[in-house]
Amino acid sequence: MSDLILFWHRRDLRISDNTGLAAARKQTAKVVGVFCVDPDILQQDDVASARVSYMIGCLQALQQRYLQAGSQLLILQDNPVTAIPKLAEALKAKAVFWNWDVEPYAQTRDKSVILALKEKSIQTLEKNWDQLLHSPDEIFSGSKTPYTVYTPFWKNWSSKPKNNPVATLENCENLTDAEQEIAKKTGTINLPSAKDLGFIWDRELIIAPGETAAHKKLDKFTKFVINEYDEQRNYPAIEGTSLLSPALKFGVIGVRKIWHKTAELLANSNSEEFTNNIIAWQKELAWREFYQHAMYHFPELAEGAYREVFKNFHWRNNEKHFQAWCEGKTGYPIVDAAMRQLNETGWMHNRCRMIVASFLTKDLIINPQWGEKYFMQKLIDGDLSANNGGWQWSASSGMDPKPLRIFNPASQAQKFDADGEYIRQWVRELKSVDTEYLISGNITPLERRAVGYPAPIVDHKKQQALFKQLYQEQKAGTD
Ligand SMILES: Cc1cc2nc3c(=O)[nH]c(=O)nc-3n(C[C@H](O)[C@H](O)[C@H](O)COP(=O)(O)OP(=O)(O)OC[C@H]3O[C@@H](n4cnc5c(N)ncnc54)[C@H](O)[C@@H]3O)c2cc1C
Repeated sequence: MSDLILFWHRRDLRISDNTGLAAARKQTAKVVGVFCVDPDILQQDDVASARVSYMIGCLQALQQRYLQAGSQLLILQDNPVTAIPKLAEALKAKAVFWNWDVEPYAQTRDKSVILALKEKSIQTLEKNWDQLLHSPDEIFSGSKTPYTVYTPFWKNWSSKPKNNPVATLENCENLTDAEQEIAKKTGTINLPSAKDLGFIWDRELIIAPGETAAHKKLDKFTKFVINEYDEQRNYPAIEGTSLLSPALKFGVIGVRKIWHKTAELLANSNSEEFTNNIIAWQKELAWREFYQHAMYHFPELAEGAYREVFKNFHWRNNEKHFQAWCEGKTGYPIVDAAMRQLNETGWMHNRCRMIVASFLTKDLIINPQWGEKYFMQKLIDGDLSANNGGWQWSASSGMDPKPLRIFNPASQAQKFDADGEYIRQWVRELKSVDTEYLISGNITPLERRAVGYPAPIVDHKKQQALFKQLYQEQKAGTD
């Protein structure tokens, strides 16, 4: 055995504030990173080109960070269950460390990797949580069960002391030349491009890849945008949110670092309004953790509805309607603007995610799993727990005490895009339509034809009534 510890990166593509990596560095200077491009994940039919492109950019940046720290990031492209133990054994590593993940696929995979490493007498760092401020084994209700409702979760979670950021990796010792040769023979490769992996994204990403860019975004957000966060976060035409979701998804920035920043701002706040803005943002970070805890304790969420009434719901599942929704051609301007933003940029504003998800499930009466998958196929920040949580919330099928929540697209647009700026940005053919008609969706057939914009594919009022009727029938059958 050598003194080497391999650190396996997965959704923690950074060397600062990385708890597992810092734990490895405490034990030895010889810490070398490894990332395994997993064909089983990339061959799924829910992988977004924007997400792969962002991830590869983050890996490039991570390679640079390792070089600065005196070490390197190795790349494998294989099944990690066999490839990671094989590499560790060939390099005579004393341990492989990594940070734990809540997703069912990751949990199963990691258990197999632990077994394989144990057989080779290579140590691991079990259950080290890095992407969460509190582990799912730490936050329980008074009855010692996992929370299924957000508000009491928030009260408990926010009252607990949070850890500080941990030290950045530095002053490492790299592999020897002989070890480099062994690594190559054991399957390490140059980092492939997104294109090499079959994913093409040639547009600008909403956030540049890498740790430095993520820290810049955090700085910009906490210096300027947070001042009006609670008010502005609902308006899709404004950059009123942090845009940090891709960085949080891939762990390009540490959550402790982010929390620490908000705590610092709170401590220095001298207005109630500013304090409220910071707390409003902290509450969003808590939603992220709530959904991850939920996925960990109730992995069946990934398979479908949580509430009984939605388990065998009579979804209409009209394929043509689904296609129109995907393409942003439903005839409802705010829905279409949002879907086109998603298709063009790989990102969609949170308010619009709620509007289009409500529209798909309550107006088109289509199974939320269809929408959930489409989001994963497009989103740069696509994340199983947050996406599933958002869809179950919007479909009313998840852990939510509110029985039904139906958004009216017109009133949503009137409230959150009152001057039609967001709609005009994405539904370009409607550019010169009068604002009142644009946001209410009451565009005359003549005008629609003139600009080539479709008539509404369903009637909101009728569909709302139909959905409620289906829900009542289903509820009577399950009560
Ligand atoms: C149907 C639907 C699907 C969604 N899918 C995803 C997804 O795949 N990945 C994803 O990261 N978020 C998802 N969200 C949550 C939310 O829309 C995004 O996190 C948010 O828009 C990201 O923008 P931001 O970073 O500027 O957020 P900010 O407002 O700046 O919030 C800060 C961070 O908090 C977290 N966060 C905020 N809101 C939520 C939320 N409702 N649930 C969970 N975490 C939240 C994110 O990590 C975000 O970066 C979804 C929401 C809905 C309604």
